[in-house]
Amino acid sequence: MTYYVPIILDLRDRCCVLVGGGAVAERRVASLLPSGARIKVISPRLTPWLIQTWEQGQINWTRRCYQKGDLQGAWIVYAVTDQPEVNDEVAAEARELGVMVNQASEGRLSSFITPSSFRRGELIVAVSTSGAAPGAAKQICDEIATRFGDEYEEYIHFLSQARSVIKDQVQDASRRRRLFKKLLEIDILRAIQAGKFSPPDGEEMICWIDQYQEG
Ligand SMILES: C[C@@]1(CC(=O)O)C2=NC(=C\c3[nH]c(c(CCC(=O)O)c3CC(=O)O)Cc3[nH]c(c(CC(=O)O)c3CCC(=O)O)/C=C3\N/C(=C\2)[C@@H](CCC(=O)O)[C@]3(C)CC(=O)O)/[C@H]1CCC(=O)O
Ligand SMILES: NC(=O)c1ccc[n+]([C@@H]2O[C@H](COP(=O)([O-])OP(=O)(O)OC[C@H]3O[C@@H](n4cnc5c(N)ncnc54)[C@H](O)[C@@H]3O)[C@@H](O)[C@H]2O)c1
Repeated sequence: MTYYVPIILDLRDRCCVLVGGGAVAERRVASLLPSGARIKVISPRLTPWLIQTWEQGQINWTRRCYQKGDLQGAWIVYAVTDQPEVNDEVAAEARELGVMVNQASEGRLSSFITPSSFRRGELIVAVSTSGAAPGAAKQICDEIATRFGDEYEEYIHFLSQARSVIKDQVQDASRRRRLFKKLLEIDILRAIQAGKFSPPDGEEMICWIDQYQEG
């Protein structure tokens, strides 16, 4: 059994190459687009949505089958054709180049896998079964999504802003830690859910820090 390690990537301006333009490629491109990655698809055919995305200039399309050498300049590669032997060749080239590669079909050459995931603003929840049962990863992720509703977007955004104020105002490490911990104890979620939350302004935040930094 492979022991996978979870990470979250920043792909801004990175060159992402997808080989294959079907249903799985479509899912990958949909999740890559908002990241600011430079997306290049190599495939003789694309789904209608991918064609539309290409026509809008959001992706680059090489309209033919994969050829060795296509991965030059790639930072990350997705081998997502319906031909396992082509996916193997793509993964082998990526490995030679030292580039991370994901294989949609079963493959020992894959260096990472794509989890099931959902977002609430800056919150990302990702679930993986290490490739053991992708359908179950989706089920579990859907179940968690019902527990963490839209209110988490505003909640996490508030925490992020409050942390910035604390980092600006409090230099002492143990005071900071106490404040970060205290922040998580306030019941802001209920107020957000009830539509009664108004984020504290800078002055209110500083009063709050004064009140809690001594413990
Ligand atoms: C999570 C998700 C993310 C995504 O793709 O976006 C994802 N698969 C999803 C769904 C899904 N995939 C499959 C079914 C049918 C039911 C079933 O088989 O269980 C369903 C269910 C459905 O479609 O509802 C079939 C399937 N998948 C793979 C194979 C090949 C093999 O097993 O060898 C086959 C058999 C093909 C065949 O032979 O027929 C392989 C992979 N699928 C992965 C990810 C990676 C492992 C993730 C993990 O385990 O953590 C990995 C290794 C490849 C990779 O890294 O890309 C996405 C949910 C999207 C969402 O959340 O909306
Ligand atoms: N990760 C997942 O969620 C998941 C789910 C189902 C299936 N799969 C696996 O992923 C593979 C792809 O699934 P799909 O539903 O996207 O298939 P699909 O049939 O919708 O798309 C395959 C794409 O590959 C292209 N292609 C074929 N040969 C090529 C080549 N030599 N060079 C470049 N492009 C080529 C085709 O033109 C097509 O665009 C499946 O074979 C299966 O093994 C993965």
